[in-house]
Amino acid sequence: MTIVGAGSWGTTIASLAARNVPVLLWAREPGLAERISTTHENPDYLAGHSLHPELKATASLPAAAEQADVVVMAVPTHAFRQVLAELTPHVRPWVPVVSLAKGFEEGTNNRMTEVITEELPGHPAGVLSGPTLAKEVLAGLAAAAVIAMPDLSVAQRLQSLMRTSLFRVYTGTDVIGVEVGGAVKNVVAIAAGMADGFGTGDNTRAMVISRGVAEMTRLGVAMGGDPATFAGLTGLGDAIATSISPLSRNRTLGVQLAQGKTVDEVTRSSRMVTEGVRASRASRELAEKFGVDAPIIGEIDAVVNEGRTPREAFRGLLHVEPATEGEAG
Ligand SMILES: NC(=O)C1=CN([C@@H]2O[C@H](COP(=O)(O)OP(=O)(O)OC[C@H]3O[C@@H](n4cnc5c(N)ncnc54)[C@H](O)[C@@H]3O)[C@@H](O)[C@H]2O)C=CC1
Ligand SMILES: O=C(CO)COP(=O)(O)O
Repeated sequence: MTIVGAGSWGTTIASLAARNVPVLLWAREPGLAERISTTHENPDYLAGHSLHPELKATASLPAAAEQADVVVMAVPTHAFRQVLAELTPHVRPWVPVVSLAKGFEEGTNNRMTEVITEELPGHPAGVLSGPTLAKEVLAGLAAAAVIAMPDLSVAQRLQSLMRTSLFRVYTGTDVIGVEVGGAVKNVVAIAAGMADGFGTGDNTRAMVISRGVAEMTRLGVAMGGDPATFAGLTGLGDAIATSISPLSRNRTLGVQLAQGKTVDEVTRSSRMVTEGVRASRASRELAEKFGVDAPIIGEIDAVVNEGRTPREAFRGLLHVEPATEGEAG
C-alpha cells in the first residue's frame, strides 16, 4: 500500500496499516522521509509518537506510485489534484485510490473522488472518513471510520488492510454522503468553536452541532447522498468529535476567531491545514447551487472569507426564524 502525504493523518494511517501490509509513505520533504524510515518518528507533525517499525517512507513520488496496489491520498484538498496528476503516469491500471481528505476542490467544488476519477479514469475511487483525530488514533485510543467505495467488495478488501483491533473500519458504498459529511463537519466545528470562544454553554454547542448536521444532511442528500449516512460516524459522529475536541484545528480556529484573532493569524501559526476555511466557501456555493437552506454555513463563510465579525454572525443566526425541524433554518 502507498500512502501519499506524511502529515498527521497520512502518517497515522500508514503506521496502522503497516501492521497488516507493507506500506510505503510518500513525504514531500526528503529529510522527513529519511527520519520516518530510520527513527520511526514524524517530529514535524506527530512529535513524541512512535510509528510502526516496518513503515518505510520515500520522497520519490514515482517510486511510491510504481509499487502501489492501493493508493491512499493523504494530502489536503488544495494539493490533491496537483499531486495526483504527478502520480498518474506511474500508477498501474485499476489500482484503487482512496481519499482521506475532508473538503471540496477550490474553484470547481468537486469532491475528491471526482478529482480522482478525472485524473485516473477507470480506477475505483473511494474515501475513508470518520471521527478520527490523528493523535488519539495513533495513541491507540479506540476509534471507528468508514471506507466507502462504489463496489462493496473493494471496500471489504481495503477494510482488511486498514483495520486494527482498536481502529474499527466499517464498509459502505455511499461515497457522496461520506465525502460531504467530512467536508461540512469542518464548517460546523468552526461554528461550534466560535460559540465556545464566546463562553456559551453546552446547550448552545449541541444546538450548533445539531443544526449544522441538519444543513450537512440537506446539502448531502441534494447532492445524492443517503440520509442515513449523515446520522452515522462520518456525519454526526465526526461533527461531534471535531466540534468538541481541543485537538481539532477547525474548532480551534473558531475559538480564536471569537477571541478576536484573524484567520491569517491563526492559520499562519500552525504548519497544519485547516480545511474548514475553504470548505465553508465551497459548501455555501454548493448550497446555493442545490437550493438548500444553510444559514450556519453562510455565516461561517462570511466570517472566514469576507471579514464579517463572529459577533455579527452569531446575531445573524439568532435572527433566523426557527422553522419546522428538518425543513430549514
Ligand atoms: N489530522 C487529522 O486528525 C485528520 C485529517 N484528515 C484530513 O486529511 C487531510 C490531510 O490532513 P493532515 O494530515 O491532518 O494535514 P497536515 O497539515 O498534518 O499535513 C498535510 C500533508 O500534506 C502535505 N502537503 C501540503 N501541501 C502540499 C502540496 N502543495 N504538495 C504536496 N504536499 C503537500 C504536507 O507536506 C503534509 O505532509 C485533510 O484533508 C484533513 O482534513 C482526516 C481525518 C483526520
Ligand atoms: O477530521 C478530523 C477529525 O475527524 C480532524 O479535524 P481537524 O482538521 O479540525 O483537526
